[in-house]
Amino acid sequence: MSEDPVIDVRGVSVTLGGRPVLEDVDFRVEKGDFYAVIGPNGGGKSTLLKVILGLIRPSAGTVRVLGGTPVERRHLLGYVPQYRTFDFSYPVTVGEMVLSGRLGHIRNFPRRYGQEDRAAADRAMATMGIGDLAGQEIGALSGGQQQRAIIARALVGEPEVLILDEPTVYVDAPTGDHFMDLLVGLRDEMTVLLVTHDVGVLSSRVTKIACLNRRIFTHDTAEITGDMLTGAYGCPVDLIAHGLPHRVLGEHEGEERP
Ligand SMILES: Nc1ncnc2c1ncn2[C@@H]1O[C@H](COP(=O)(O)OP(=O)(O)OP(=O)(O)O)[C@@H](O)[C@H]1O
Repeated sequence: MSEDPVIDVRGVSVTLGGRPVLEDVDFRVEKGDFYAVIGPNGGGKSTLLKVILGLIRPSAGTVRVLGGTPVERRHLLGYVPQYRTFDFSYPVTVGEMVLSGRLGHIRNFPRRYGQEDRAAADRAMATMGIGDLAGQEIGALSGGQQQRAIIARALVGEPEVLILDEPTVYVDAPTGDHFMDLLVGLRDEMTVLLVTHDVGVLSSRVTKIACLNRRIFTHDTAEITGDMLTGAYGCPVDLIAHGLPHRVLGEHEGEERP
């Protein structure tokens, strides 16, 4: 018998500010998947992640994560929010920021980090290649280094599922490629779900891709089909692999390209 899905979203609809943002979304992630959700701006990608994390409650449908509700299973999820949501002006070191990802695991009060927590932080920083930056203030790092620290902070809780919102958005193409390779390296230990605009970094790495634009278009393979893209983007989209630009939006009817 096959295992239950790690993430099981059924018939989910979400309305925000009086507007439908997700409509009747069915979406399943299996153990060991490296699953990417792509789609246009405002298509509901971040909202879907927040529903899976239990941060937004759907108006219809059900969400199961690792056999429980999202809130029951949140301690088993590592979440990397969009880079722009972080405030790097706080005077903390990279090591302290990464270590703070262990707080949810500490049961004793007052909360104090133990040896195990510090060892987990060292491992997470080593995985993301920032072990040598542990003592530096987070605000003094480059955007790419900060992004690595954010991911290390999500890894430090040793999650079963790692959920990332646009992990490559502020990094250059070679760094984005390198990030994706790092994430692929995590697949033996955890299931990975990410949303991205950066279609170019995906194709050879992910196991499955879905397109989301209020409704979801899935194919259960790593293939991006024309139907998925046309369905999600509402217009033809051409992909240019192995080069720049990664994605070119086709012309809408009656519209001319500048
Ligand atoms: N708290 C909120 N209140 C009202 N509307 C919201 C709220 N959060 C998101 N929305 C709206 O829901 C829609 C989907 O937003 P969401 O952030 O999920 O899209 P996205 O696909 O992640 O977009 P992007 O690629 O631009 O990050 C947008 O139209 C957004 O304005």
